[in-house]
Amino acid sequence: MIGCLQAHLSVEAINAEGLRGVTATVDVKEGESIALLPTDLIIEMGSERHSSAENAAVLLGRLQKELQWHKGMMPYWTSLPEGNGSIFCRHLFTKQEIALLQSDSMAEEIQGDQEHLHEVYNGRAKWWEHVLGMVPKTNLPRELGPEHNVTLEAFAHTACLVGAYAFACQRGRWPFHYKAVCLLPLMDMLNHRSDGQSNAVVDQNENGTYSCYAKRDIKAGEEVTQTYSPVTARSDHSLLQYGFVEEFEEPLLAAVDSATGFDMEDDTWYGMHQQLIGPEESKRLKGILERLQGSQDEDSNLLEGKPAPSL
Ligand SMILES: C[S@@+](CC[C@H](N)C(=O)[O-])C[C@H]1O[C@@H](n2cnc3c(N)ncnc32)[C@H](O)[C@@H]1O
Repeated sequence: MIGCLQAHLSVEAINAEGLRGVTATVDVKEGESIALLPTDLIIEMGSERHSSAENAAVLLGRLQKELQWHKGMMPYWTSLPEGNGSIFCRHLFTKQEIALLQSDSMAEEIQGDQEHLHEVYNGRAKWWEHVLGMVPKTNLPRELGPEHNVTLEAFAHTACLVGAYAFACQRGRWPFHYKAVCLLPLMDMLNHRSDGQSNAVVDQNENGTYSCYAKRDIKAGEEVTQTYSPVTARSDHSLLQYGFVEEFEEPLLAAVDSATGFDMEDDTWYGMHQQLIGPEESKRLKGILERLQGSQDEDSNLLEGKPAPSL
C-alpha cells in the first residue's frame, strides 16, 4: 500500500509529550507538493450529512465485506490509535466526565450523540430514513451487535476515529460529483495549527487524487501541519471534536481564545444556546485587551486585587 503513496514525510513523535505527527524529510519550497495520495487509497464512507456513528457503520461494513481490501490496507489500520482510551472522545465520555463539562448545553449535545450512537449500533433507523437517504447505505446488517464481532465500545471508538480523522471530500466527476466523508491515509497524520501558523494544506487535485502542498518554505525535519475545520477556533468545541486544545506560546484570555477570529459566516453557530460570544463581542473584548498595556507587573497587581489601569 505504502508503495503507491508518494511522500516526503516521516511519521514520528514531534514533542516531549510524545504527540505523533509528520515531519518533512526534504526541504520543500512554497507551493510544492510534499505528498500525493492516489484515488484507490481514499476510503470513502457516507455523505457529509451523516453522523460519525453512521459513517463508522459504513466503514465497518466495508471492512467485514471487502476482506482483500481490508488486508491490503492493514498498514493504515495499524497506524490508527487502537482501543479504548487511546482517543479522548465524546462517544466514550462517562457520566462523570460529562458532569465535569459544567455546561448543560454541551452535556445535552453529548448525551444526544451517545443515544444516536446506540441507535445506529442497534439499527433502529426507520425504513423511510433509509429510503430518503437520511442514513447512509451500509453493507452491515441493520443490527450490528456482538454476533458481528463489533462491540459497542469498538463501534464508539470507530465513530471517534471518523470524527477526528476524516475529511470532507469531493467524489466522482462532473456532473456526477458529490460530497462524501473520507479517510485519507497519511494526510490524516498531520496535526493542527491555527490558520497563519500551519505550513501546509491538503487539497484535492483535478484527477481526484489528494496532495499535501507547502504554504511556505518548509525545512527538512520541520513538522508539517494543516488547519483543521473552523471548529478548532473555539477551545471547547476543539476539545469535543478532536480531543485537544491548541496551545499558544502567548496564552490568550478564554473569552477571546480564538486565534484566527470568527471565520464562520453564520455566527449563530457560535451563539447557539446564547451563552457564547459572537464576532462583535469578540472585537469589543480584543479592543479592550489591546488598550491595556498588560505588563507582568500590572498583571500581578490585578491578581493581588490592586486597581486595574483605567481604560
Ligand atoms: C488527524 S489526527 C492527527 C494525527 C495524530 N496526532 C496521530 O498521531 O494519529 C488528529 C488528532 O491528533 C491530535 N492533534 C492534532 N493536532 C494537535 C495539536 N495541535 N495539539 C495536540 N494534539 C493534536 C489530536 O489527538 C487529534 O484528535
